[in-house]
Amino acid sequence: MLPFARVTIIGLGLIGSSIARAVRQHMPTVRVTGHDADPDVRARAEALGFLDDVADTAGASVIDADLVILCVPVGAMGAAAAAIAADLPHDAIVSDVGGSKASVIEALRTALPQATIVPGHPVAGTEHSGPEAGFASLFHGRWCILTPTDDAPEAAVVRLRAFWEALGANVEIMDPRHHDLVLAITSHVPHLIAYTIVGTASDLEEVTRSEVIKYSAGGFRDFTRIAASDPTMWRDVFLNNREAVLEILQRFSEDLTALQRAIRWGDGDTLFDLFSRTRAIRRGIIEQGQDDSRPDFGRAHE
Ligand SMILES: NC(=O)c1ccc[n+]([C@@H]2O[C@H](COP(=O)([O-])OP(=O)(O)OC[C@H]3O[C@@H](n4cnc5c(N)ncnc54)[C@H](O)[C@@H]3O)[C@@H](O)[C@H]2O)c1
Ligand SMILES: O=C(O)C(=O)C[C@]1(C(=O)O)C=C[C@@H](O)C=C1
Repeated sequence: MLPFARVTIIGLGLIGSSIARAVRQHMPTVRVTGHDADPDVRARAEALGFLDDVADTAGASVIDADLVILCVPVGAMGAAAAAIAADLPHDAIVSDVGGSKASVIEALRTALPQATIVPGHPVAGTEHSGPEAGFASLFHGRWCILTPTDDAPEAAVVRLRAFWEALGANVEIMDPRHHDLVLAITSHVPHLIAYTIVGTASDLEEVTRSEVIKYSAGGFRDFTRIAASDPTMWRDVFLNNREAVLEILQRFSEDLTALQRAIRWGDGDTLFDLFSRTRAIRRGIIEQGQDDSRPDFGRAHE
């Protein structure tokens, strides 16, 4: 039996449109309704045809939903939740896909005090955004972390787990604060480092004017992919996961200082030992089948 019959997606960008496409592929009888605050995005989503209905207002989009997933930037979660409050059916489950969890849970709880809320985060994405960027296989073999609070009914968590598993994801349950710390090191700080290195290179104007473009087939190119990620989404992630990001950054800058010292004093053993350890980590990731460096990754491949 399907976990839900009528799913509403609010926010029709990369993640929202990927969920809609994946539902259509894996659960074709489920009706998917969508809404986006931007009328241009609504029109593009309608033309792309991955939804059964596009609603002009948030309220109209949820009127008979049994699952509502908020797929907007984390700083907009509170406003998106407030916009559905008056029309949300009392037995609907509300979820989200935000990249940080503690502050999103607070915003959703404040806007929807009576609702059944099961927050989520599919750990899968690309540097692209908008409804054209989504694709149905985005969640295949990837983690989706659910961070239910203690008062969430077990039955709601079980249904949402079944939903994500039907889209091909592996589901893990995590405490929201632990999620925010783990994602700070695995996703948020790596993005900050990429934004910094590309920004630094572009500030060194006489180098970048031609050389950066000319020689960017190397390591720098990988940083530019990450640094091309959506500015609104990432601004919101850093403002909403401030404590965990600052804690990890403190540790990172201490480790960077240690490397600086090793280079200054010609301590090759320290450098070699670290680089050997990190190479083993990369090889472990590939052995587990989680290598994203295949050339087609991040492109629509439905
Ligand atoms: N991009 C990724 O790699 C990735 C991965 C996992 C989770 N996430 C999370 O998914 C969420 C969406 O990210 P995305 O990459 O799909 O972004 P996106 O920019 O592609 O799409 C976001 C959409 O939300 C709409 N929107 C903004 N405020 C709204 C509101 N109040 N009501 C209705 N619509 C609104 C925008 O118009 C836009 O179309 C973010 O919370 C992000 O943290 C992103
Ligand atoms: O692959 C990418 O481009 C991503 O940045 C995806 C990524 C990540 O850091 O792994 C980005 C943000 C998320 O919330 C989840 C996944």
